[in-house]
Amino acid sequence: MTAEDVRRLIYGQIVSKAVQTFVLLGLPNLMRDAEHPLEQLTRSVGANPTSLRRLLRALAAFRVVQETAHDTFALEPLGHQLRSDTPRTAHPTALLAANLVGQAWDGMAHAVRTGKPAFEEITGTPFFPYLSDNPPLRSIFDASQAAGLHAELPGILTALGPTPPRVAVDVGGGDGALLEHILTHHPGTRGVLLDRPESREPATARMKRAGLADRFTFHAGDFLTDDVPTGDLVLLRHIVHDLGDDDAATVLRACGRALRPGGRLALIEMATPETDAHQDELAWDTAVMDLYMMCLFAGGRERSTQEMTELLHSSGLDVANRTPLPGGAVLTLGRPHKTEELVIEWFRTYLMRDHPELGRPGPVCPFVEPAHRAGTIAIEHAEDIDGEDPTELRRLILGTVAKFHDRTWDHGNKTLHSLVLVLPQLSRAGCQQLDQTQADLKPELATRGLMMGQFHEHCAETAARNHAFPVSQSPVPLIAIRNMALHDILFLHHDARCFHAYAERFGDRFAKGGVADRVFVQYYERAAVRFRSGQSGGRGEAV
Ligand SMILES: C[S@@+](CC[C@H](N)C(=O)[O-])C[C@H]1O[C@@H](n2cnc3c(N)ncnc32)[C@H](O)[C@@H]1O
Repeated sequence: MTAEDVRRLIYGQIVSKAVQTFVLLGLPNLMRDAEHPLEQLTRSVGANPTSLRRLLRALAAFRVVQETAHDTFALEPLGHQLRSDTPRTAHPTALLAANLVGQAWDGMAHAVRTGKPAFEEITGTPFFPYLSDNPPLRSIFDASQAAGLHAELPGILTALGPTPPRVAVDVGGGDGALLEHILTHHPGTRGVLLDRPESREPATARMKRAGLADRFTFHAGDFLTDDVPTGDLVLLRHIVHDLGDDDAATVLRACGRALRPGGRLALIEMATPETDAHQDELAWDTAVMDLYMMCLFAGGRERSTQEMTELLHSSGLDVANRTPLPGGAVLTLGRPHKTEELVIEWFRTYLMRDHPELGRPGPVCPFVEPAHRAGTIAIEHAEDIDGEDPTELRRLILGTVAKFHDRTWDHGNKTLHSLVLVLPQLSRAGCQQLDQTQADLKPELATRGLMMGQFHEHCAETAARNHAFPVSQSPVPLIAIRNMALHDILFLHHDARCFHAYAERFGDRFAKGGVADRVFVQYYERAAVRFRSGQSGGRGEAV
């Protein structure tokens, strides 16, 4: 390898600009068929004849066109791929490169220095919101995505297998190119597309043109905050590489929850080489895409198979199988972990461990490890409840409380008894309802000597000693019921009924000076002053 080889890499930008200019001038479409004299091309595009000759001769050197006779040019096979009317056309890709996307690549040094996307530095706006204010650029982007799909499509359909899904949900499905093919391939399948509102019109128009409108629903929403509509096949194509790990896990979890029993997630992304295999042709393609993402999206990046498996795993999904697709992408079929395994893993990796933001040393929940060892954590599931009906949710919780009460526990230490109810299908609204129901039931349960905690992905409850740390977030929604313990003053000191229930059980110990923890004593004494009349009242009712 010589300095000339590396100069070639540097001058790659000039090659790219030549191809972009060729497309910007409209020449690939103009030269669709036959050969064209320079003079005629010059007139059609309004160019300087000498400069156009130099461009076309350069493109001949790059094998995009051919000079068939002196000053007569025709497209080579590469040039035909730049026409806008070929199915796998690179025409929109060239237009994006010639537009703001290419400008963002120019800002790579900013991205590398700051870790922030150059696109936002240039426009002041993230990529997709920017496109929503620029419909022509959005159309070019959609066309580029649809063209890229063509090579992958046969492999995607094979990997998904012959069984038609009843409902296929394409999350971030853009203008519906992939879903159109799935619905055409499976005439009994219904399709739902979740994307930003501006995708409604192009996706609906596409489905109408294809005669699929009656089996298609567009769902305008934000996949980072909204529930994903339920289905038995959930598709995510080139979404996760736009996102950092936290956002990617949020979307993947939402997709996992959206799967009907037996359903599958199909994730289509590039796979970067694991460690040292950086030299093959696919490594080149994935490296280019990775830098593309770095310049455009906060946190966006290509991931290796191992990284993708870990991401899926931490989002509650197992890999069922993988199929390589042309161009370096891989289709990964995922299915939800068994929820019980997921919950136990969360116990092990979170609740039983120390956490730097907890505000105190020791595991997040000191009871879980001894209770797990003693075998006193019972886990039950309510599979079919979305949690949105408050009456149903309340009834379910009170039924679980009754089970906790009536259960025969093998172990004598009551503090370790706990009943966990896993609610895998709880929607986002259901999670909010769970927060409310927990707050409503808390005094009543405290009076019965019981504590109930709710945990879910969006839970805003904070740690007792660090109000900036949302301590009760779990990968799957659940509630835990246990007997009241000494430390529960931390959770029961600001409500009169709760405090009195607590004082009834533990007041003597405080009175006799038998509580060593200064924080417990402080909370107890303050609440005792505040609620000392002994009258029960609402939250915060001081005497
Ligand atoms: C890279 S494109 C992929 C489109 C399509 N899946 C494909 O394979 O061509 C990402 C898509 O996600 C959509 N998107 C980005 N952020 C979104 C969000 N927060 N909520 C919903 N859709 C979003 C964009 O509008 C765009 O259609």
